[in-house]
Amino acid sequence: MAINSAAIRWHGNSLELLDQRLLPTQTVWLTISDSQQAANAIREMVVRGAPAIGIAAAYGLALEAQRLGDNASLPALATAIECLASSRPTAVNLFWALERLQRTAGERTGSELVQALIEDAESIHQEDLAANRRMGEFGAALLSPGATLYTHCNTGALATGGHGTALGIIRSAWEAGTLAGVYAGETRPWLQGSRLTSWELLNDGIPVTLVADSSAGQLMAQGKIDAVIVGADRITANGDTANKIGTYTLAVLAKHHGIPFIVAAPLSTLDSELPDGSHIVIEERDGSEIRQIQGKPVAPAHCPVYNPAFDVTPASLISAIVTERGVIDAPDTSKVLAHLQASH
Ligand SMILES: CSC[C@H]1O[C@H](OP(=O)(O)O)[C@H](O)[C@@H]1O
Repeated sequence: MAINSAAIRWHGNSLELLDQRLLPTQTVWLTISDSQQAANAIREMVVRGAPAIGIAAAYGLALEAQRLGDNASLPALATAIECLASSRPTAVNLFWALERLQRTAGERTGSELVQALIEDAESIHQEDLAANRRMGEFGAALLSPGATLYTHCNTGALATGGHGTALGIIRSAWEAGTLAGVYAGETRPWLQGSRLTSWELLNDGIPVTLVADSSAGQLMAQGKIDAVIVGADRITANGDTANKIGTYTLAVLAKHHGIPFIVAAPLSTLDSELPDGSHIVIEERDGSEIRQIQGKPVAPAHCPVYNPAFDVTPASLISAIVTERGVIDAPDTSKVLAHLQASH
């Protein structure tokens, strides 16, 4: 079946990904034909956002099985699985999707395996959109009428199977008439906030004000922010949360100012295998992302750079974790396992 979302177009047996590196000034769709191309698209952030990465990886593996045809089998897909798994290390959704498709594959081979993987990838895509809509309702109910929110990075339709996680709550609150507006942090160095979130919210007619990341503290001190709402790339068993670099800073500022700090993520982002955030592998990306802005050098070419793409926020700084199952409220935000088990 064909499934279209903001960043991912599946045509039943072929895949297109919106090149998010070029937004908002250019809309270019790339055709992805196999697992190697899917892995490259994830690594180079053509497609990004934890849930979208998982969906793209699932389609990438299904396409590889389709390419193998009668020779398709789980052993024959081992290299493709490793190639996809090595594309980016932090978003657990990538590994969750690959593990789910491997379970689906089982002993199937040939056309039976191809069809099973395609159908499972399609289900992952559709389930994510449904999860985001449920998350949106749960999260919007946490907000006071007329709330002004601060958000970081991009957690919208571009980062998921549609609607979004934190941005999905923002969309649901706007639809419910309870949202006054949003401050969006630009999110250096990759500028997901200024390039993607502002674009999504303006397209939806949702009041958004773009700010430099360094403005967040002053906005909170001025009493302009009613809640901070962010996404996640991996939430460990105790509620520690990996998200875009700068998230931890926002959590500390929110705590200092007594402002609710809300994390929104589907169950596919919960990692019951890791006991706490100290075990999360934090991706470090090329220094050119810091030394340049949109490819234009701004720092000396030989300047050393430290460029972690994520940081970890301890559960103690999180007011609520919102999933499609419901809300884990502080001080129980460490009770992720119980939440996961309740959802089965
Ligand atoms: C719902 S997206 C979750 C998460 O993914 C983003 O990272 P990236 O743009 O590097 O893939 C960001 O951390 C979002 O909060």
